[in-house]
Amino acid sequence: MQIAFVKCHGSGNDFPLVDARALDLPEDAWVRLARALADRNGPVGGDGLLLLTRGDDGHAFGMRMFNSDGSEAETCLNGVRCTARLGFERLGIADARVLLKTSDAEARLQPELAPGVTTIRTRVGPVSTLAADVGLRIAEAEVIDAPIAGLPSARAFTAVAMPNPHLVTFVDQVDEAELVALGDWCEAAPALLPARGNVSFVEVRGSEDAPALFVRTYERGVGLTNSCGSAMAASTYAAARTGRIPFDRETRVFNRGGMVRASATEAAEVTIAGNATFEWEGRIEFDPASGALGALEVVARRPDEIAAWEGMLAGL
Ligand SMILES: N[C@@H](CCC[C@H](N)C(=O)O)C(=O)O
Repeated sequence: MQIAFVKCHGSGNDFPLVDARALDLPEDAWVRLARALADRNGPVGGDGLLLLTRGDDGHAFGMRMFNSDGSEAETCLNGVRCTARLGFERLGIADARVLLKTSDAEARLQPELAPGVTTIRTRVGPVSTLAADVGLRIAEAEVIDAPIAGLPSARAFTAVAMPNPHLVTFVDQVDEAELVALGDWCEAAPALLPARGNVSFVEVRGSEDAPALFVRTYERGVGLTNSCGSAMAASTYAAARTGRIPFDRETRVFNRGGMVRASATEAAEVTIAGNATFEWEGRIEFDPASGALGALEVVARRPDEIAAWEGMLAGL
């Protein structure tokens, strides 16, 4: 079969995005498609696969997200922006509630972060800090800025379910080797965290008047990525909850791939505004039974969008 897709990114977190509203494939075929299309050594590559899916009475459309290892995540907030953009374009709308695996998100087209950079704001929540919701098998009900017994790190973490699981720690300076070692440990699905988790090291930057964070994330099912939207949202909530930034204050959240603007409320809702950049469109032959890909055909390129994003990065 032919699979048509858009190669997109949110803050450098990149994905093939498929309009799957009329595609009914067996579950294992989606896993095979994610592994094949997101394979960095394959013809497309990405941090995972996004599917625009059918909505229901309360949702104009939905999104499913598969990591590059084929595991399906509860959410992906960089991905929601890209998927919402495709949904908006296909349905001729500018805002929607987006149905996710176990929750939903509000998405709305926003004024551009920079000229030519399509920008979407998403709101999610309430997020949970219950250890059980994060998948931590510990006696404590919550982990807020505290060490986690059994984790091979003495750092203080805040555990947040977005609803996908996040462990956030605030550091003076991100040590990538330390982050990767801890992320790898979580990837082995230890008894402490059997469903694994996304791990973020976060630097608090900026000033009281203009708070900023820098977030570096080791993603479950992927590894180090340029950025992770749900991690930036979890980090913003964790920073506000632990008094590092104010609640309800827009905060610039930097990452390896760019920047979003985020804020968190005391009621545990988190808003993120960031880019949804479409770089090119392609189609590829896919065998659902074996997962084999055929030849790739690029059907459209979007150099203006790529240039607009690069222009914004240059100005950061
Ligand atoms: N990059 C995403 C999160 C993708 C899912 C994550 N790796 C998980 O398994 O929970 C984002 O932008 O939120």
